Amino acid sequence: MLTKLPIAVAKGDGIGPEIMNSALKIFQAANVPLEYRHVDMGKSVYLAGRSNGMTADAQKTVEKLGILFKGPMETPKGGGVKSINVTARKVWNTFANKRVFRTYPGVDTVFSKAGLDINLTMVRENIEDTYGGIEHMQTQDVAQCRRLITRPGCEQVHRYAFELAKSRNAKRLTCGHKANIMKITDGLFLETFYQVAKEYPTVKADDAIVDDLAMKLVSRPDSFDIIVLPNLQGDILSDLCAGLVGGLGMAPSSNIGDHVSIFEAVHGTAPDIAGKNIANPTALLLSGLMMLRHLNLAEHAELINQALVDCLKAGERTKDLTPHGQVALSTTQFTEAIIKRFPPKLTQSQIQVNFKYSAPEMPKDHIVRVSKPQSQQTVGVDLFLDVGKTPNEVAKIIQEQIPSGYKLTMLSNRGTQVWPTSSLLTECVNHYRARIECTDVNKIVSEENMLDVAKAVSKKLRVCSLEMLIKIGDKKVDISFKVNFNFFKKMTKTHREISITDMTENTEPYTGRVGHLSPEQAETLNKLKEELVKQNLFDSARHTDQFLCRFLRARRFDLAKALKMLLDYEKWRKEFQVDDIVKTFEFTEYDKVHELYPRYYHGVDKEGRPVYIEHFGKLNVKKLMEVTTVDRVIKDYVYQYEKTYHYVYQYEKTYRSRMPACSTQAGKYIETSTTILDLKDVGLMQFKSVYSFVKQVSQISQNYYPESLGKMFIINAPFLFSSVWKLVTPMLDEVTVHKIHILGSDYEKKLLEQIDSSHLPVALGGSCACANGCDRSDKGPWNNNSS
Ligand SMILES: NC(=O)C1=CN([C@@H]2O[C@H](COP(=O)(O)OP(=O)(O)OC[C@H]3O[C@@H](n4cnc5c(N)ncnc54)[C@H](OP(=O)(O)O)[C@@H]3O)[C@@H](O)[C@H]2O)C=CC1
Ligand SMILES: O=C(O)CCC(=O)C(=O)O
Repeated sequence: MLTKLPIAVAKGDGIGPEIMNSALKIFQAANVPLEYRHVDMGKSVYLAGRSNGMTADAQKTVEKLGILFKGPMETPKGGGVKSINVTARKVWNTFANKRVFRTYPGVDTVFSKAGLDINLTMVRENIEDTYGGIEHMQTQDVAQCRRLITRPGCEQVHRYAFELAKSRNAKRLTCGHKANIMKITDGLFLETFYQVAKEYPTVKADDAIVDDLAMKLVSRPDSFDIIVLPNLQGDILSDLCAGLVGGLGMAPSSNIGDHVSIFEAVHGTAPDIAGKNIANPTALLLSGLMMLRHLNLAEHAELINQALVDCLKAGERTKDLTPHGQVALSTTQFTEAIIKRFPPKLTQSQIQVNFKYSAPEMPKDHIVRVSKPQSQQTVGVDLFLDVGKTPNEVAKIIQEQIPSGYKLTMLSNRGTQVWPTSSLLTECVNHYRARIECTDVNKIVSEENMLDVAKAVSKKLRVCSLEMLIKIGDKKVDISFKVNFNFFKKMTKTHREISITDMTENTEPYTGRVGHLSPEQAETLNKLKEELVKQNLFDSARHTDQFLCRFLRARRFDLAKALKMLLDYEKWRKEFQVDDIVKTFEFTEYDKVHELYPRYYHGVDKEGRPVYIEHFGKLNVKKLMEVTTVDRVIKDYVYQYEKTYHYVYQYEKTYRSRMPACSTQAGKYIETSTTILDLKDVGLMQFKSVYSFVKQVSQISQNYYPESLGKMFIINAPFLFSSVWKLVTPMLDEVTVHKIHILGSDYEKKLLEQIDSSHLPVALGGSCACANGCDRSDKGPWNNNSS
């Protein structure tokens, strides 16, 4: 029978030896049945030439024993060797880093003073992310860090977090992430979280964007229980959480793996206080207690913890926890104070020991984790180029170089698209990404083909690196890779530009928008897509997530209703031959119609939305019907809507769709417009016919282009109209009501709050006077005449 369990101990650098001596002294005094095998790791080892910071003996011992009690180790900033701490976690695959932040009595914080107890656990993914340290200089001016997030890595850490939540009946398990920005990497982290969640129906799982999470942790720390985070975000937020409970001296951690586990404080070597005998050993001691519980020595752990609590309660504490002007204990005095408070049970070895631990068996070879294989297809290549020319110059060179059958589809610089559409305000550096795809999207190409493309380009430009563009999944599903694939378990495009379809318009309330979907909404979106696929109606070019979310929002995410609305739309689209309208419709009577019923897009508002204006003053429906028909007016409406909203329809090369052009200019996703309806000179007699005509025509937007209104200003509204409106508003939902502003003849100030004077026609109180009239200029970023 084992009487003492051997574990590896590395004292570390800086304050490491002082606090480790303290912890071991406490363990010794408590008769903890462990035997310590000291191993050489840390600064002295890498200074002696072993770049991984551990001797071969140290590695062997840790791998044999499976448990490392570790002090902090120093890592040089900037150049020099890699972090020994991080290397140890990665080498031994300790994939989950559990960090515990608790209020301790006698440790004053703003929260404890307010009577708020904190008990938070963070599970930090521990071996991936930017901590891979895969960094390169790409050009003389551009450094790059590759951030790898893997499905097996995510699954491992999430499963650990869910097991933890289940075992202690946690009130909540929250996944922190930045999947709104890092859609593929953090997107995978989040997607895997909800996949694993399905195996744990009793655990309440939710997620939060990490910046919002940081704010909430500071303002409502008691509302969280367990939080799982990617590596870097977990590193940063765990120091924040340490701050909530008294500082880094109070924050312990365990790095859990299948074979090796490492127990260490969250903090580092604290060089400013090293060698002064003032460091707080609590964080390391608490990490040691986590280790004891891990080894089934829970009774020892609880009794030592009780002695620690008694000390802190009595005001016996180190300098970091001592209020200014009061006497603090040194590290060694604090150690003695804890030991003095031990109950006889601990000092007299009266605790029954029943280890449930056996050292791990070494695997025979490396374990390789790969999820279920899926078909994979090369569809293009992203070339990263070291070139300090303008986007147009770069595009020209590439186009001259690439072989036939391939096309340059996009250039970006620092992740912002700069060709074919761009803003001149986007500054560039000498590092372009050129996306090259097959002209025939259905053609299957090989990686060799793509290397040939790279070779051809490299004759004129230095290629610093390249990424193959691949489509993963069932090849038979006919979806071009421009679709946002996040939803599709079957299909993932591994490299994707953060393009217009990825951005979320942030001028609106976020809810129900891509990047801000609740788990339930995301699931409804997936189901809607699955329904479309099932019915063979899914059109990857048109059915983007943003597009579908508009229908879902219009029906409050009621799947059945949104699907019906969408199917009605598809049916109408076919019957009304929308595709043909976009290609061939000519509004030959435009001039005459425009005289009677001017409506036009003109400029953008301060939030980047296109501004749409209609004047009803001259509208005489009878006269209008002499020069056109309702059907043709509707066709023109549809033509304009398509040009405005549907990004993929770029039939006329010189004319870009309005919303993408506005999005590019605004640098954020724009999907709604600001509408001005001018009722000037609309008499009461005329009102009824105008109203019923407009109602008829506007059915199109309500039914088929839902959620496209950002704001509406009804100006020059007669008194009676305002009164009617007051009666109508209680029947409309709150969001719609807030979008509509009814203004009388003194509307100018309000309009100018929303639209810059230079984008508002003189006739409406602005300063814009386009050469051939603002109502005919179609001024806007879509026409490159938005100045
Ligand atoms: N796992 C590990 O081994 C880690 C190693 N490091 C490494 O440690 C080195 C120093 O990193 P640094 O950024 O300064 O962060 P540290 O965590 O070492 O220290 C930050 C500050 O926190 C306070 N502090 C930390 N621990 C204690 C303690 N036990 N008792 C009292 N006060 C404490 C000190 O503040 P004050 O100014 O109030 O004295 C210290 O200056 C670096 O080389 C870094 O790479 C960093 C993090 C983790
Ligand atoms: O290893 C280091 O030097 C710092 C590591 C660190 O801050 C961490 O990831 O906990």
